[in-house]
Amino acid sequence: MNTHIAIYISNKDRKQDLIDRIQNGTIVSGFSKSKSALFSEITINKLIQEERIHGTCPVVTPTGNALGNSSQGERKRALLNHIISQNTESIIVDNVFGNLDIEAQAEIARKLDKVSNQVRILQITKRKEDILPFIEQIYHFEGDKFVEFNTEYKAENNQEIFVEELPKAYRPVSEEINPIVKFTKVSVNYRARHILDKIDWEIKKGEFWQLMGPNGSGKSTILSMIFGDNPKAFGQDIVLFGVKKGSGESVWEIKQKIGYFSSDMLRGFTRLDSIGNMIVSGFFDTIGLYKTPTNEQIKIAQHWLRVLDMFDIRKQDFLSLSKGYQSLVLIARAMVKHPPLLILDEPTNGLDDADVRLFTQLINKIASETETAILYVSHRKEAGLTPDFIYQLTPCETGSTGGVVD
Ligand SMILES: Nc1ncnc2c1ncn2[C@@H]1O[C@H](COP(=O)(O)OP(=O)(O)OP(=O)(O)O)[C@@H](O)[C@H]1O
Repeated sequence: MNTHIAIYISNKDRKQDLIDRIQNGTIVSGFSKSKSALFSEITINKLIQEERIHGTCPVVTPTGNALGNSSQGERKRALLNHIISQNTESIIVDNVFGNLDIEAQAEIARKLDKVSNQVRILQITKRKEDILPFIEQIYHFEGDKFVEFNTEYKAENNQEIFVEELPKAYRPVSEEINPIVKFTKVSVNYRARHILDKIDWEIKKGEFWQLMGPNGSGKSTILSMIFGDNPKAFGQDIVLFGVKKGSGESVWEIKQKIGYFSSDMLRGFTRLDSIGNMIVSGFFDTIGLYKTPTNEQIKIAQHWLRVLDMFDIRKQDFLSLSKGYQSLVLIARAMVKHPPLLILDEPTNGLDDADVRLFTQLINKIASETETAILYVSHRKEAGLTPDFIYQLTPCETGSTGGVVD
């Protein structure tokens, strides 16, 4: 059988083009659309769209939930099981561990290892640490050239990148806003399934928290009770920004106090806008600039542009940036109004190694130089990221319990 290979790419390489070229056979042979399956978030998103239109989906999740109502991990597990049951000749595996907890990573790696005896695997990855152990050859692009890659090749670069101090608070975060988030004995069920069991958790002004927990443990459910309008929050003892949830504040008023970034947002921006406008639009919570910003708002946005070293390219099209730089701009956009809370939902999913280093440095800097509390949700413990506390969800029959870990 032909060898299993990995292609190590950066955010500058266009992944969809690469997949098309692989399936056309112009880079390697044996992975045409008819012979291979694509294990990727791209496939999952297409299936969810079809499920919404037709009401059915060939991929069955372990809980029996629709794919669209399943957690990220449940979706990936279900897709891999489906692909394996189809007996294809080869599998293209893209961003294999994105959104997966350690247990699910090990399970997926084990399954791929097993099928690699019969099926040829081509892995596409932006993270060196994700390269599957059975991969025999690794390639990458040097310009247009497709060449073998030496994993020892690049020295890690840990130098300080963002040297300019962050702008001072646009509006200082008042003391009355404490606690930023407080859950007291919050429990959630979906029909007969217990998801969260008596969660007690408090986030205070300026604290930097990472929320961790295995796939399906309820992380997104917690976020949706803070940031979204999950009806499960109704009647629960939840305090947001010093005010009991449900006592008059609208979802819109709550969202005003939150800066939000998720790697999923990178797919949502399609309209052309400049980098500068993208940042300043954060004052108005709009995509695109419809209001005239004040001089103070322009100055703050310009300060952020200098922090990111993008002042000279501020008129350039936002979509022309790599995903990693787009993420940095969207963090600045979320931060211009200096919100009391910044939520980062699986923020590094899909970023390459170099961009993750940039990203973690910026988040650490925000944590140390501002009064904004940070809630960082991720399975990964990113090297170099320095949260003050980790809140861990642990699944049980009666729903996930939570606690602070050392
Ligand atoms: N609207 C819904 N209806 C039924 N079940 C749901 C719904 N939303 C979430 N669930 C279930 O609740 C559980 C927790 O889901 P949630 O998305 O909060 O987990 P998570 O920790 O964020 O997982 P992941 O890391 O995989 O994204 C999952 O088993 C999911 O299938």
